[in-house]
Amino acid sequence: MAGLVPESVQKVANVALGSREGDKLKDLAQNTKDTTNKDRLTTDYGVKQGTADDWLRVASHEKTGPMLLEDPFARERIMRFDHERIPERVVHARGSGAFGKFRVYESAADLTFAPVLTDTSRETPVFVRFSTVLGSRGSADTVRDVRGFAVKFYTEEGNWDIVGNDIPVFFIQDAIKFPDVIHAAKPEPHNEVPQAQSAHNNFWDFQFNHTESTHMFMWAMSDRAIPRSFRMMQGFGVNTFTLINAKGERHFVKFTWTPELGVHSLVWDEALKLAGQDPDFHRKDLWEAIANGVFPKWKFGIQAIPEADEHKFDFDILDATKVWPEDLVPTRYIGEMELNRNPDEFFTQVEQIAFCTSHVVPGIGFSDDPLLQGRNFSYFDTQISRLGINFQELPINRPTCPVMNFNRDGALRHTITRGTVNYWPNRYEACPPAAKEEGAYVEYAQKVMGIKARMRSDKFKDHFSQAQLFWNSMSTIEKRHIINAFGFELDHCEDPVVFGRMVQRLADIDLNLAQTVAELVGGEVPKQGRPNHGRHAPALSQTEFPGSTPTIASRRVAILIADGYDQVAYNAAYAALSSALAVPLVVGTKRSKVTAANGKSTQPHHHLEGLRSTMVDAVFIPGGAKSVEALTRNGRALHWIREAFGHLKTIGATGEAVDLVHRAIGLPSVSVSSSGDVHESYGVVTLKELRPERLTEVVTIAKGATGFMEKFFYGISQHRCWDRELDGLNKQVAY
Ligand code: HEM
Repeated sequence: MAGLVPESVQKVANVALGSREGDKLKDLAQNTKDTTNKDRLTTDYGVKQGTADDWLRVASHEKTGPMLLEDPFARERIMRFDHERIPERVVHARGSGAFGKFRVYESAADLTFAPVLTDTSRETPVFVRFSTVLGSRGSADTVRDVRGFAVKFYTEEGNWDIVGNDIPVFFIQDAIKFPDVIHAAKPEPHNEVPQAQSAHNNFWDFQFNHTESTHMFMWAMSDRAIPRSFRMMQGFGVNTFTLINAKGERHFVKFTWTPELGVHSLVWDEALKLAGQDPDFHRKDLWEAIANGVFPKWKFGIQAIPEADEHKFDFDILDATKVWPEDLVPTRYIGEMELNRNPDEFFTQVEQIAFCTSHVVPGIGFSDDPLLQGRNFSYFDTQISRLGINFQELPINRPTCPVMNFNRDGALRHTITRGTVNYWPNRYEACPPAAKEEGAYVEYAQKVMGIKARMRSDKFKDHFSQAQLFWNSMSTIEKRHIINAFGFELDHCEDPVVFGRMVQRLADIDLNLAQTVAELVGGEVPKQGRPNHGRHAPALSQTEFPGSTPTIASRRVAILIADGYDQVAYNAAYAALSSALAVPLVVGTKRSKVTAANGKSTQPHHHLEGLRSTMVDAVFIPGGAKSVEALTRNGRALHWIREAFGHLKTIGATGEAVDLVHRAIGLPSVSVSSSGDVHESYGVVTLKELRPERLTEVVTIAKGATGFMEKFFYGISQHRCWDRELDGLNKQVAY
């Protein structure tokens, strides 16, 4: 029925149905129903219901008497509702996801015989779930936290899951510590405070006492922990897996996803405000991009180390608190993933999907990474209590290849398997194990000798070298953000033991970092630090990943107007933004019609109170004397401009609006156009005298452009104007 199933979703689904990508959609279709106006309301046992409004009771027009428990319709509705909730995930409870496809463009046959990584003609359907780690299902999207990046590949050989994060290392080396790190990070036990935050005593108490977390907490304090969008994050498998090739050779590998749009983050003040103003910011962002057909894409990369080289590094390659620096082990990009279809129903798809690190297909294997081995146990185990023992039968989880075995029964089993035997071996030779030639998973014949002991290799004991490597590799801006993040986090620790010790710990990474943070948060200023090895690894900085080409596709750009706005400039901006696949959002002083100086009118998408500057990437203000006068007298409009400036966003203005922007920002070092020349100053792009013929709809986004739209769009494509922050201007404006 029109309106109930979004058209864009149907379109993509139809295209996909003829392809391998469509195999999973076809499979899901067996369990998918549409709600239409031809349907009639029934009970779960199929009997039509005549009313959904009144419980059966003893009643008359004069008197409402007691209701009757005998009403099966009412009982079913209430009891069914009473049991709607299932336990949320013990970690990564809040998330959102989408369908898509994966393809390798270069075979990795030298590393593996898994067709998903070698067959360049093959398209593999995927479902991806992004998540935060600490918060409950209803918590905000933009909190400071690690983001989950879990990919399920529905391959022809079975499901393969890469259950990764947007940060390449982890807090612990051995899975046995997982309950401790999560308990310490989640809300404290006595008062269940704070929600979805690492800024509290217990988190930082653990970080101090558990030095193997040092590298990871540096990443968690960096901009990686406040992404602008799920679409602008890298993904990392984190753990060390293995690939086995047709010759039987084994390599240790790490998997990486790198986004086409580049790696970009929010600024902290914006993230904080968004958590209240639009807690679903990331969820909506992913949905909106896919619905608008701007499909997010990631390149898929592998780092590989031959088995013989396992011990050639000064870190243990099985230690999940260490990266493999790219100068030692370069990433080879061999494939691409695109997300192109929003889910049909959140619960049955995003909530019920169950990822597990132990889901690997022939040609892919595990390593002795002590974190991975514990994860391989934990996911399956928790899914039994979250979803029930038959969770693999759920439509979103079941593979697209045949499944047959003698696992039976259990709550909510619904596959009906015919036959008189449910065991192997049986007299009919029914369902025998597969031979290797038939595609059986055969474990790599790994030689293992040793003593039973609760220990790890000595290289696991180095907890600081890579924390220093990370710090050394940050850009000036990223370092500032890390200092500010510690300033915020430790300020939320009331216990002086906690923040006092933590600033001492920072001296193990960098003395200057420790001293600056100590000044900020009030701890004793350390006098001596651990010597720094001085090494760098550029790929650790997200500034190394600006995106494949400058683009403003999917960027949200506000156009601020009031009655009397200049319609020529407005129209030109709107058209150019739309043709560049950005999302123009018209924001008026009111949401009812706003009339331009030439008498034409437009209906804004929002008004200034409803949509805040935090929810957009850039702002454009067209001229028009009356409109600009109204905006100048409107405190919220002035705040909008100042806040966008403070959050380092590109601001564009033409005609009379140039003076408004100049006045709102009020800094002598930010200059504006006073003629027919386009002027750019700290990401503020202005053109005082507008000649309409200079506004074109088709804009080339490139460095050094001279036109107004070109400069404005190029600024947006660069994400933020960092010079504003480097020169301290954002600190001089109240927002
Ligand atoms: C390398 C470090 C780790 C990474 C990258 C990671 C990543 C993830 C991700 C992305 C999810 C969410 C999956 C989804 O979207 O449904 C998740 C959930 C989970 N993780 Fe991890 N995790 C790590 C370490 C661990 C460890 C060490 C354990 C336990 C020993 C663990 C236990 C869990 C559990 C129990 C869930 C909930 C699963 C569910 O309810 O379906 N994780 N993890």
